[in-house]
Amino acid sequence: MGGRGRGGYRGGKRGRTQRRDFKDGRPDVWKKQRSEGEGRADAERGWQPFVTESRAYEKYYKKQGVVPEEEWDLFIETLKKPLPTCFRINGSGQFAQDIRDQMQHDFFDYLKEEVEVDGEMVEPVQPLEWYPGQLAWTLNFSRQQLRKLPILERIHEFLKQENEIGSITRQEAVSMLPPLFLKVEPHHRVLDMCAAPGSKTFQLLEMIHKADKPGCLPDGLVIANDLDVQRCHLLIHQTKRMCSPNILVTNHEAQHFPGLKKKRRENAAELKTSDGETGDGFGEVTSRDAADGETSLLFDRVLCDVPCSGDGTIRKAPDIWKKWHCGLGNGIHPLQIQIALRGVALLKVGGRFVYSTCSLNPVEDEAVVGEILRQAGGSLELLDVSSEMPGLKYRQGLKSWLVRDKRKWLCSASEVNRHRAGAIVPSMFPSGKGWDQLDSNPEVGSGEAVEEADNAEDGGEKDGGTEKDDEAEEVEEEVASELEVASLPLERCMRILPHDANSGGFFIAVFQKVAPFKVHPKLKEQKNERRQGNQSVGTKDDPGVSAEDAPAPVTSGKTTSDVVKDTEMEDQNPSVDVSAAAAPAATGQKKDIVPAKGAKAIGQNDDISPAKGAKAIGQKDDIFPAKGAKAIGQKDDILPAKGAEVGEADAGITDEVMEDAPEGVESLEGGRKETSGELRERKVQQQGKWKGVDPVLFLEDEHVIQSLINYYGIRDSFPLRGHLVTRSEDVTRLKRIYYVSASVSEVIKLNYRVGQHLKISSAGLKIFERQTAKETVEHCAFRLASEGLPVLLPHMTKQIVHVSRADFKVLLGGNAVPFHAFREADFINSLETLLPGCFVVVLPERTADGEVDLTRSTAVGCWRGRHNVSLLISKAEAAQMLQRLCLADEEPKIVENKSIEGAEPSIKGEQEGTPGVDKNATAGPGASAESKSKTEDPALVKE
Ligand SMILES: C[S@@+](CC[C@H](N)C(=O)[O-])C[C@H]1O[C@@H](n2cnc3c(N)ncnc32)[C@H](O)[C@@H]1O
Repeated sequence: MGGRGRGGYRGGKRGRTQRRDFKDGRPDVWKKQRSEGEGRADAERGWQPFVTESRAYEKYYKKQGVVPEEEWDLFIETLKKPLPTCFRINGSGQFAQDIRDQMQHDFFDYLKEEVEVDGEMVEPVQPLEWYPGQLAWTLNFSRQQLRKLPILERIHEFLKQENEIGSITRQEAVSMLPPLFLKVEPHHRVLDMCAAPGSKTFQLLEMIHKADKPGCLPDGLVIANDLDVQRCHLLIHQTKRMCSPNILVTNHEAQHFPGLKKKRRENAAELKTSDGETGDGFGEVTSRDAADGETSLLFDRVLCDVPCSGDGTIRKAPDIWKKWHCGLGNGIHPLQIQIALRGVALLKVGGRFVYSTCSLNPVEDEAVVGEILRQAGGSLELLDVSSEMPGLKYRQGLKSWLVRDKRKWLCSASEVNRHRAGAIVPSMFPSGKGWDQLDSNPEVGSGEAVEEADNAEDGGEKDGGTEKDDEAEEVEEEVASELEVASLPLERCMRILPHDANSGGFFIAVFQKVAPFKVHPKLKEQKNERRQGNQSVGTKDDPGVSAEDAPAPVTSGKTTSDVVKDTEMEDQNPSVDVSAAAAPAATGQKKDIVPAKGAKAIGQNDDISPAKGAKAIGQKDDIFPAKGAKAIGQKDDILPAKGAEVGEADAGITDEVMEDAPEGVESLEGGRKETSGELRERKVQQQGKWKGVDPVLFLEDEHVIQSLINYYGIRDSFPLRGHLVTRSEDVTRLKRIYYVSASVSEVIKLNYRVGQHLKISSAGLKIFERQTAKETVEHCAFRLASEGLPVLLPHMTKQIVHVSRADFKVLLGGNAVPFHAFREADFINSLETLLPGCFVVVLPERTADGEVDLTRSTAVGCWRGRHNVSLLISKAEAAQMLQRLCLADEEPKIVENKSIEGAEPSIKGEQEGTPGVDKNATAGPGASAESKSKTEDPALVKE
């Protein structure tokens, strides 16, 4: 019974909260440009179509052989067209099957074939062939076509509505692939290293919860990490729709993601299912387990969807045409390797690892994969997954490619000019041969000829594709020497080309860890050298990964900071701030770090624009404030609430430097040797920087816990102790209580110390919210949060009322519905005998034996006033539920919530007195401001 999420609960399924930030998606640059000057003639209003060509881009990719010559024209032509719209039906959403059936019967059956409208062909609406269960669909029609063909208008309306309440998610087709290749099971521990804005995290959570039975939680968890505090907000709100207690959102540089601990549990009783069987997932983390000791937490699955140049998204973001240059890929390559290697180190033997980019550039793709394999030295196998996604059109990975630098094509590291050896590193080439393995190295090597060319370029433009560049390039078009061919099985990588299935461009490599990861001794030596030099590389305080496991820097002789510095000179493009993203990795210099900037600019393959999304979150009016979390004002939804600065993302790195430093190492400031005691003291001082950061605390106040248990009649089958967390130390003032699964609870208990280890932005799901209504606060000061309803309901024994279909429709159709408006006397009696305050209305479906079937029943959170009932869901959600009921009963559709005669005014009166009520809400006291808005999703239809 009951339903996951705000919209109620049905079938133990997830909720459907949708926030405007997700509806908005990545800005539709096509549309924006069109609408900017609407109403005037193109010339008059200065509207210029996007420049959809770039000589530099075309020259680069033509040369690389990424696209067969005979397909080149089609490739380029496809890139110039806007991307079709794709969406995924949230598989665990309560109406997933209904939506799929409706797509199939109401729309697909009518639009199976191309249809001609005014001489233009309209493509059929179709499911993505390779996506399981026909849960992902693609459509491609313009606004003009929509106006002319009523069926398209109906589809558009339908999708708008479903998108608004979160039953579907707009997501690029290719971006759905990495989670599918990860093959996540409910008991898996999954790390999503670069997760924001979270469309893939959402899919991962769906997989974790795919076998949920009402009342049971899976044993797995997803740790979703992102460097950028602001993008972490998007991540939090995106994943919130899954109503999952099995998620932890963290805010680290992925290349420095801390090693975590878990209980050693060979014989431990709790979390019995760590071997893979499913259990109830509520296992209490008890002190008894502590005796069993601790061990490293390694992940069953790691997703490494790295920041990249993003040129595979050029159809969605045609501004890339103008900005593109080869330095973008070269510049981000070292960071991509660092992140990937950290991911491999944190992966279990036997576990799967997916590396993906939304770039077609071999330097960001095959070159990184090659380097991962080389550094993993046999501990990693690149899998051939070609048969795992039948119907997916892809190209095999390249075995040879070139590196372009300063208008030169380079075949091997031996051709790198010594002045460029910081920017162009051996790992970019197919053989990956380091300077020391080459006959010549950049110090003494073949730099001369190149230098000449470089000198000629003095004062010239960057590799940006100007006419002048092109003329110069004509002269030195020929590649100087033999192409290198990789000896690794890189053909197992998969590249999705846009013209194959009218999609974006994408790259995926799937690995399995077959043995513990040992870093090559040579690289270890280099790492030690750097440590001596007080540079921060590798991992810190890493109980999960042995010293050997710590991935070394990847630039074969050059530190990443060197690479970055050099790259900076090359990459003057402000939209890709490589230094911001990569410099901290190698230098650990706090002041240098501008994570938000770098992170925002790089890797824009997501479906949600940071700027728009952050605005839509609209917690306060400050949008993208200079000072990170403080100004964002997320209150206690996110950790660095007070005083946290963007640059604090590296607080852990400073610790890392100190923890890794051998005793007596020279202090950074003084030049004097510090004792270990002094180091410890300094570390405590560092923690001072975290002063004011809201901690993640377990709620242990017995009075509060007992009042929750008594008021809602919570059974022992739903343990609260050890599972409720808050962000406030003062119990009398805490506003929200979050519920975490046993798996998340354990991670927090063993790994969380403010300022020292795991930087948690958000944990679990909101289950209770403070309310202050006088008549109920004496019983219980907390009402049920909509997100928490599906998880708690199967374990509740009080404050539940069953309703008939007729009265449920009355309830859904009104605001603050008076008791006397209902038809059934039993229902009215039940309402009158309830304690005032929060309760749950259940529309039961029964089994053949007459038992309530929790998997099919529907439930919504409500508020019992003195004489009326209000819904705790948004107006849109209520309307949609009502519409479905009417459809099922073959009654005329009701599109709008209409007030019931005699109902009390919904905002004033009853709601004003209702605790915790957002006065902006349109459908009852629980409706949040964000869910009330009914804005059109601009991106569902291309202009
Ligand atoms: C390609 S996007 C990820 C998209 C995401 N996986 C999804 O499906 O919604 C890359 C992300 O990496 C983040 N990022 C950039 N540098 C990072 C770093 N060093 N560590 C962790 N995250 C980083 C960016 O903030 C950005 O959100």
